[in-house]
Order: sequence, then C-alpha cells, then structure tokens
Amino acid sequence: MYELKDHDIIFIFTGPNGAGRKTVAQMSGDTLGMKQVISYTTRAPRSSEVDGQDYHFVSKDEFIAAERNQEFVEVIEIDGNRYGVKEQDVADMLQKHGAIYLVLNRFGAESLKQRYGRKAARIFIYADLKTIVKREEERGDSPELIDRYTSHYDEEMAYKDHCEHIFENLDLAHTVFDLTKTLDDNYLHRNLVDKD
Ligand SMILES: Nc1nc2c(ncn2[C@@H]2O[C@H](COP(=O)(O)OP(=O)(O)O)[C@@H](O)[C@H]2O)c(=O)[nH]1
Ligand SMILES: Nc1ncnc2c1ncn2[C@@H]1O[C@H](COP(=O)(O)OP(=O)(O)O)[C@@H](O)[C@H]1O
Repeated sequence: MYELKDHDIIFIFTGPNGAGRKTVAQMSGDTLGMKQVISYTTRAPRSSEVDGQDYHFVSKDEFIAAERNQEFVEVIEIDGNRYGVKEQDVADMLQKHGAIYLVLNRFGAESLKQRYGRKAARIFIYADLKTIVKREEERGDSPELIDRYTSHYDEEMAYKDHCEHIFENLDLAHTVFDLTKTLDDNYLHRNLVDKD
C-alpha cells in the first residue's frame, strides 16, 4: 500500500449538485497545479462528456468485477448507477502530483475522510436552491434530472458543518479567489501573488 507522505494532500469538493463544485474545483486545480482523480461510473455519458475526463465510463460487469477485487476506496449507488474511486488511482496520483482533488457527494466525502484522515480536507461548495435550479436549467439538465437533484438538496446541505472549509459560490471569480488563497495559505504554501 502507498504510504502517505507529509506533503500529500487530498481535497474533496462536495455540496449539492449544481452548486458549482466541478467548475470551482477545476479552476482552482488549474491555478494551483493540482490534478483530479476521476471516478468510475456505470451511468451513460452525456453528450458533452468525455471518457477519462469527466468519468471513466464502464459497464456494470466491469464495475462489479473491480468491486469484487476490492479496487475501490468507496462505492455508491445513486439512482441505479454505481460510482466509485479506485484506491490505486488515488495512490498513483498522489505519488505523481502530491496535491490532488476529487468531486464527490457527501457519502464519498465521508468515506475518503475516514480513509485518509488529516491528509484529506473537505471543501463544501453551496448556493441557495433557486440559484442552483437556474444553473441546472442553463446547464441543460432535464426537468426530471433537476427534480432528482433538488430532492437531495437538504441532505447534501446537512453535511456542510462537517467540512473543513465552506464556500458559498455566488460570484465565481470571488469563490475561486478566496478558495485558492485558503488552500495555498493552509496547505500548499505556493505563495500565489495577485498580479492584477
Ligand atoms: N460518493 C461518490 N460520489 C461521486 C463519485 N463520483 C461522482 N460522485 C458524485 O455523485 C453525483 C453523481 O451525480 P450525476 O448525476 O452523475 O452528476 P454529475 O456527475 O455531477 O454530473 C455527483 O454529486 C458527483 O459529484 C464517487 O466516486 N463517489
Ligand atoms: N458562481 C457561478 N455563477 C454562475 N454560474 C455558475 C457558477 N458556478 C458554476 N456555475 C455554472 O453552474 C453550473 C453547475 O456547475 P457545476 O460545476 O457543473 O456544478 P456541480 O459540479 O456542483 O454539479 C455549470 O453550468 C457552471 O458553469
């Protein structure tokens, strides 16, 4: 098993769907030079999604085989689809990059925190429900999908106070600025300078 080194850090972006977790994570990741660990899923790719970039899209049989082989840190079923993060991917990415991030729901955030302890920091990204619905509509989600997401809103919000860092994502530039500063000051110490 890969031994975690002192400077290894795993950021877990969590919060309600549509709050902007992926957007904020990717922008902060680019700014701070961090890499994302991509989950495996049995759900079908959406038209805009790319295999290996958004998810590793696999068949149910492939997923179950990997699960039996105990390759996943955690597995979750959401609306009939399975999602999981492979332990080996986390180890490889840490070894290569030192600082990595994932975008997970609250169950995944909790499992990874349990597994990696103080090496894992949970970042809760949220917005009010009305704003989220508007963003999901603009993102092109169907009314059925939006209903499904909003039905989990309160449960996801209840996880807020368990997280190490909490950001309301209203103005995107502000969120990313505050977040990158927090991560740099507390963990990465890359001394980002504001060149504006
Ligand atoms: N626990 C867990 N959650 C995941 C994993 N991969 C993705 N998720 C989260 O599960 C939800 C998946 O919902 P989905 O409808 O596919 O939305 P999307 O992937 O966010 O566009 C999202 O909240 C993801 O952030 C994983 O490996 N484990
Ligand atoms: N601060 C923001 N202001 C306006 N739109 C945003 C903001 N943050 C994210 N978005 C947009 O909202 C939608 C949902 O963001 P996304 O990152 O996909 O959310 P999540 O990963 O939490 O489901 C995307 O279309 C994204 O471009």
